[in-house]
Amino acid sequence: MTEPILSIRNAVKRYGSLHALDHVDLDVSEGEFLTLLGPSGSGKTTLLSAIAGFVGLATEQITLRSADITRAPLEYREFGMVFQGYALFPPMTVSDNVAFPFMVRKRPAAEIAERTQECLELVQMGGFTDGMPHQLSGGQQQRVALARAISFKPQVLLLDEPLSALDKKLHADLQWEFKSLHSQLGVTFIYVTHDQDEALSMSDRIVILKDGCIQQQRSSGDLHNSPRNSFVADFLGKSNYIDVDVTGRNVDILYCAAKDATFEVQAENVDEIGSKARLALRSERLRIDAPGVELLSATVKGVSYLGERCQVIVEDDGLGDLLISCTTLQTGITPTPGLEISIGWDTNACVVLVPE
Ligand SMILES: Nc1ncnc2c1ncn2[C@@H]1O[C@H](COP(=O)(O)OP(=O)(O)OP(=O)(O)O)[C@@H](O)[C@H]1O
Repeated sequence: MTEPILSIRNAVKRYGSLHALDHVDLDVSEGEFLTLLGPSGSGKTTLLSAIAGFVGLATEQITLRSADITRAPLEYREFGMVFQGYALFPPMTVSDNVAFPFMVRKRPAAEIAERTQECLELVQMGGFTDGMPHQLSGGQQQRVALARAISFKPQVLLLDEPLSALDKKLHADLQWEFKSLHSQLGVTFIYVTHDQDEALSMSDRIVILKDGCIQQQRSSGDLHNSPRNSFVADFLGKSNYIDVDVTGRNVDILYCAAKDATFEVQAENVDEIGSKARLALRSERLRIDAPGVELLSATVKGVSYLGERCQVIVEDDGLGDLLISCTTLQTGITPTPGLEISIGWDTNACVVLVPE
């Protein structure tokens, strides 16, 4: 692995008896889009603030390109920042807001003017230079805040829920713009959100936090496909949990059984798993009326339609209730309560969980 641009070792933050951060280690690669994801109170903002230098930690070491910045003041760290509240300076024009980090650094006027215009154009706000913040929409204000954060070419950009105050459509548009700006600039992004879809769609890697502890960190696809424990599985989607007997193992495949169903599960550490295991079976990997891979027949208990998708609860004699999430067009049948259906799944639909 190449040398990380930023490393945090043993980050601890206590408020009284509460562990806001509990011995967190984190490495961030150069140019990476890294997201800190977790429920409210899991420690995301505390970790980002500790990186920024707003919050001091009890025991820790933070290095930036191998230089120890643990005790370095905020301004020395030179990180760009974008927060949820637009945080523009209200009495200043758009261009003065963007120029501000340059003015503080006492750069020549021509350089300030050129870079300000360049950054505003990058965020598609080139025509708004003389506007005042209060004349801008929330999305426009957030674009200007982003232009200001990148204006002095920071080594790392810290973003704390920058889109959460925006409506759904704007949120989706800006997600895309932030992501493409990240690719264009090649700057390292550390992004905080509690929104799973946002994290999955934008990030190279996601770090999942709970109660100040890292639960798992992997690329978006890997995390979704291989949640480590039931907290991660639940947080990233809807899963069915099944307690199974382990009946065999071969290289990286675990053979399991529960009642009249059998499961083949790919796992990295098959030798460390005992004779009992808990599996997560993703609701969107279950299929209704799946000829050829039919494994169970079950009775529909309830159905709810959510636009293109529908959620079906079926009852199986052996496994109990199972939730299936499928597209409404996927099956030739319309699931209705009381209907007997066959359900199936691919071998990669199951994940073996470790106890939390
Ligand atoms: N200044 C403070 N004094 C006391 N407790 C604090 C303080 N700041 C944060 N906490 C607590 O530390 C824990 C972590 O807070 P933090 O803001 O990092 O969580 P978060 O994951 O960012 O949550 P959210 O998504 O709600 O912003 C929470 O339980 C919070 O109440």
